[in-house]
Amino acid sequence: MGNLSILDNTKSQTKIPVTVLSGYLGAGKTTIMNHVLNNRDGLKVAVIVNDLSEVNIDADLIQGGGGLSRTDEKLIEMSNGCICCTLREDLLREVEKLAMEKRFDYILIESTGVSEPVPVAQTFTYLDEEQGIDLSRLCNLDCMVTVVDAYSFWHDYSSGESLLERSQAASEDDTRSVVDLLIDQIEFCDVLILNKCDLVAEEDLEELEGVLRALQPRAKLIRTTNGRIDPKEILHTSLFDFEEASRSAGWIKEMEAPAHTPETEEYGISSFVYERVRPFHPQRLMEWMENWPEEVVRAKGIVWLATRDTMAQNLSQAGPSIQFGPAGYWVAALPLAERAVILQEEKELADKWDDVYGDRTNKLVFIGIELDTKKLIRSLDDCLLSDAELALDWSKLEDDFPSAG
Ligand SMILES: Nc1nc2c(ncn2[C@@H]2O[C@H](COP(=O)(O)OP(=O)(O)OP(=O)(O)O)[C@@H](O)[C@H]2O)c(=O)[nH]1
Repeated sequence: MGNLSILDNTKSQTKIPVTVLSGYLGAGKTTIMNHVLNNRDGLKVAVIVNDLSEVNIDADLIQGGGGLSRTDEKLIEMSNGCICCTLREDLLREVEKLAMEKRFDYILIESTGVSEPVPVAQTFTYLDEEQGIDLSRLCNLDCMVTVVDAYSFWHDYSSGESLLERSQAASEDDTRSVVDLLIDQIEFCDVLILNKCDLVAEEDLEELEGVLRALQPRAKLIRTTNGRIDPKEILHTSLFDFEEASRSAGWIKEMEAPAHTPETEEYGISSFVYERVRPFHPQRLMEWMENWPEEVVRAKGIVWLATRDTMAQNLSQAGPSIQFGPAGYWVAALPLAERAVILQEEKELADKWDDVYGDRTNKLVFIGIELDTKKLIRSLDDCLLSDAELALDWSKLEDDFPSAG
């Protein structure tokens, strides 16, 4: 047994560590990359720089400013697409090649500003069956870093613009909004770098830090100016864990174990869970959503609409972007035999089972600044069916939400 574990250790030590930098356009990824490269303390690195356009300007900047040795190190440009989608296979092959060369100590990747971190992390975590490449045998994803632009954050967060409108989309079918992308990048990372701190007043920085901590409580939050960061913060950190990162968003933590973070309270940042075993009246909820309270920065959860008794609905809001759609069947709507199996397996679900409605419920997390929680709860309660409405046939109420199909 002893020998076996020594063997395993040796094996894992030979895997090449990888750090991935994500963050919206212009946040400072290249600046950070160059700073880290210039302070890499003898590490032999291979750098992959991804750019959406044909001309890879960031690669030129790193070639010029990163001080990479032309003989011992390598700079790979991946252009005209995004490593999280169109260039995913190319990324797999490039990283496999680099790892097989066995002459680098580290792989550093700068993704495009519109890249989502989850698919990039998946590339390193799971076997790709189509290509037959399993990067997890060759590499060790060490750290997922997200860079946030302290100066432009609120402008981008509240702009309501899509990437297409800003001519920044990965393709013509790319319907993502800027804020949804920001949220995806913040909610999945190990280290959050708040860059361009020189351009923002201390008080505003503290508030922004509070919001970022509420959105992403697990990641280490580091302030920087011009990307000046101690390389140790993002290299050889052993911070990455796919499961943990996937469950690290503030709304998930709040949903699982509601608790206010005293640290952030002084900036007026708070979160709460709204939970009611009673369906929403579709029209009243629609009207509520059309007048979304400005102080709510992020909301996410499951909605029970009176008109949709079989399907739970998913609500996700970040800034002005609100998404609503089917989340899956209520267990209570499944055939009896199937329901029994699930209830036997999921004790928590069985414990919370309602005699009349089963698992149907509304459960929403709200994160915001200066939230008037009582008022919000009251206004949401007003959107639920009243006792009188509950006694009627509520399945036929008017429902203007997008249909499931
Ligand atoms: N004032 C200020 N400017 C900064 C800071 N960090 C970077 N910049 C500038 O911001 C601009 C964008 O920085 P980059 O490092 O190219 O940002 P990026 O995230 O790589 O940008 P894309 O590759 O286009 O997504 C450059 O002009 C930098 O010089 C900072 O901390 N303060």
